[in-house]
Amino acid sequence: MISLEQVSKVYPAGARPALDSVSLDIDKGEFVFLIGASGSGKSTVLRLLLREELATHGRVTVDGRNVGRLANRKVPELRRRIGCVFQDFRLLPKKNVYDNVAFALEVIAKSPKSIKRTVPEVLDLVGLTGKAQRMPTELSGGEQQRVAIARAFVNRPLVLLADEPTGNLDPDTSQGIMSLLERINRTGTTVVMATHDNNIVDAMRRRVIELDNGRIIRDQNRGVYGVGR
Ligand SMILES: Nc1ncnc2c1ncn2[C@@H]1O[C@H](COP(=O)(O)OP(=O)(O)OP(=O)(O)O)[C@@H](O)[C@H]1O
Repeated sequence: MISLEQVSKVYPAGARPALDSVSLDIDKGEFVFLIGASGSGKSTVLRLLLREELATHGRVTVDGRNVGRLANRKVPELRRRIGCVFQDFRLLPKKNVYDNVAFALEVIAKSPKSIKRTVPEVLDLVGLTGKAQRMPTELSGGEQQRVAIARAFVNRPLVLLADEPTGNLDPDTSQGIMSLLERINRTGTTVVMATHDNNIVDAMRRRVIELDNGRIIRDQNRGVYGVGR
């Protein structure tokens, strides 16, 4: 589903590589934590998968497509297959919950009929039944993240990338968000989550890929946050 083959990334302003010959394979349906200290390269991996950045060396493949070689006009198609969730939710502040989610379908020209059917279904799935008319400011942080997940998932992406999705949430709320991501993963969606949250990683016991200064120093099934620390 996802593969990086000897991928290096040097940012124009960067002295040392943000990623240094990184190779990894992630199968369809896996749930993977990307961990590592601040600046170790986690977000860079996610940005390469979305083609927000191009690798300096090596090959990045998503769903059989060589992301670096993709024609510009094919990039929206790639991004449609990848849902994204961030620490700061990134909702549209002037749209209500329903419209935030509907917007993701409008931009890919889904019919009004299918939008009307699909949005309530996905709001139910994420536990926001009855909150469709609320504005983002009228929601808790956890609820805002649920909207963001609904928006990322409504188009049934193959992959969900989550960059510190619990970074702004308290432990209980984070737990709820993780249960939701697990549920989405059980539908067959591959989930890749960058995180600093050791409690979550330790509780979930999923695959853990640890980066240090742009290199993979650990890739462990059913891993924990800090082995031997
Ligand atoms: N646009 C950029 N230009 C120059 N250097 C960058 C850029 N983006 C990231 N870097 C550098 O690349 C390295 C990896 O950054 P990256 O954001 O991938 O780390 P991270 O592990 O996601 O960190 P964090 O946990 O703080 O989000 C860091 O040294 C960072 O300073």
